[in-house]
Amino acid sequence: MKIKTGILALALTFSAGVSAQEVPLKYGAQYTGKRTDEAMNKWRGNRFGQFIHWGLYAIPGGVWNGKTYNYAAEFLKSSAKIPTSTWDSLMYQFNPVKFNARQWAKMAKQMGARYMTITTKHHEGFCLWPSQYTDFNIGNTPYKKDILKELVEAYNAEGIDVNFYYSVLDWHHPDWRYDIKSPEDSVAFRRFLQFASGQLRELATNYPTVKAFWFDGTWDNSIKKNGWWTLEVEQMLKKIRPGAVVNSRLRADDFGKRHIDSNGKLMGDYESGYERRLPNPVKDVQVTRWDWEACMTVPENQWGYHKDWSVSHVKSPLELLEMLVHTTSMGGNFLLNFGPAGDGSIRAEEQHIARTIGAWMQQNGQVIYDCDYAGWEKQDWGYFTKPRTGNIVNMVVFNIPVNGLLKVKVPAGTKISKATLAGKNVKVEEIAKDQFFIHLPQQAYKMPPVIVLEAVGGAKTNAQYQEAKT
Ligand SMILES: C[C@@H]1O/C(=N\OC(=O)Nc2ccccc2)[C@@H](O)[C@H](O)[C@@H]1O
Repeated sequence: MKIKTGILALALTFSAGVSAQEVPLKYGAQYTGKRTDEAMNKWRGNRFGQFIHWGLYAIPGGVWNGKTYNYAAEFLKSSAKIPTSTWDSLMYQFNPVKFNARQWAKMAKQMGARYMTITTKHHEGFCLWPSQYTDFNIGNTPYKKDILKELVEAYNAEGIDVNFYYSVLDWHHPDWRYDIKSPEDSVAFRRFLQFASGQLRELATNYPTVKAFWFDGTWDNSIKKNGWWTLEVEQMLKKIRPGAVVNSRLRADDFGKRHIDSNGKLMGDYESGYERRLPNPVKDVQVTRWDWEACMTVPENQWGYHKDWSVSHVKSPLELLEMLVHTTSMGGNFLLNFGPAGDGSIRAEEQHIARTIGAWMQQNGQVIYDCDYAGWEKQDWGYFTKPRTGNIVNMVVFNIPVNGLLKVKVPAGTKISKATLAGKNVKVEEIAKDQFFIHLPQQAYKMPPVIVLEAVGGAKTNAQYQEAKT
């Protein structure tokens, strides 16, 4: 009832032609604009993260009773219509003998990841930590040890921040409801929300170095009808862990609106809707006004380990590197997914990606870390990024023009005083008002070259360039 009334009120407001008054909200956005505290600045400056999807689904890896299911491997339970009791018994097989948290962390460090987001619990409900709120956890597997603790310690030891993915949707828990259609549903789901709050409290308390919470599994009506809980959780986590960063995907407002509240304001600390897709560098420039993160799979749609990657396109290291640069150029974070096998090994394709991207990041990480949207017009050859301070603008070139001339359109009155590639000057040619050619040395480029521009804004423009009077 409440939701319908709210939407009706909103519709009437707009239909009456009056200016759209803000709808009073209790559970909407708690602030507007980008957070500028140290914790958020660190989250933002990290720019490049490793997503890890690891759970019981990694054991069958998309194959059940000899049949391969091409849908996302972490959804095999539903794809293969496996009864919960059968699926849950996978817990007694979970013994990742090849798991080595320090090796994973070293690989992520070598790749250039500054943060890692781990699925503490995915939709299946299995917990990688010894939760006191359910027996369906790592402590009751042959492995026994607290995998989450091992990962947090190993990644932190490499200087990598650790963030927790948490699926509210929980196929294992008897009180989970997709919708609230009866008083019994309400009672059960209230118990479920207390369970989830308890798990989140223990995650925030028992792993004190956690920096952010990545919520998922919040798209069903049951959550939309409990927007109050989503705000309560965000506030609880930030009380236990001051500075914690929470994604928009957790949040629903008084009327069930998600990510963006009924007044058009972003909820949570950053927008997390870019999943396996990126904003368009021309049409979607508005995303530069808020913090956001894109998460990306290597195959077309596999987050958990799948035994057969031949069924869809597997992105190359260069494709993924371009996505990282594209994301940074629009002021976003890029979270690249790894799906370790059930035995704890990392597949060869993912190791190759880590090595290849890492080699480039070793030389060029300064155009990603602590960099942001430059505010310059997108050009065909690639992307601009800009460090937080100074008069530098970076050019990361993915499309080498036949004539070797990189066109740069600059904000009115800007002058390019110097351009260097790997520390060596390259020619800057002013070709029209606020337009330059940067001469790219002609050679075969196996990886994207980076040109660093020193730009001086507001200089007197060259009088001979007059706009045509058409
Ligand atoms: C990061 C991904 O997040 C998911 N889903 O994200 C969604 O936003 N799903 C969605 C999107 C639109 C409508 C309904 C669900 C999960 O189901 C998936 O296994 C993975 O963990």
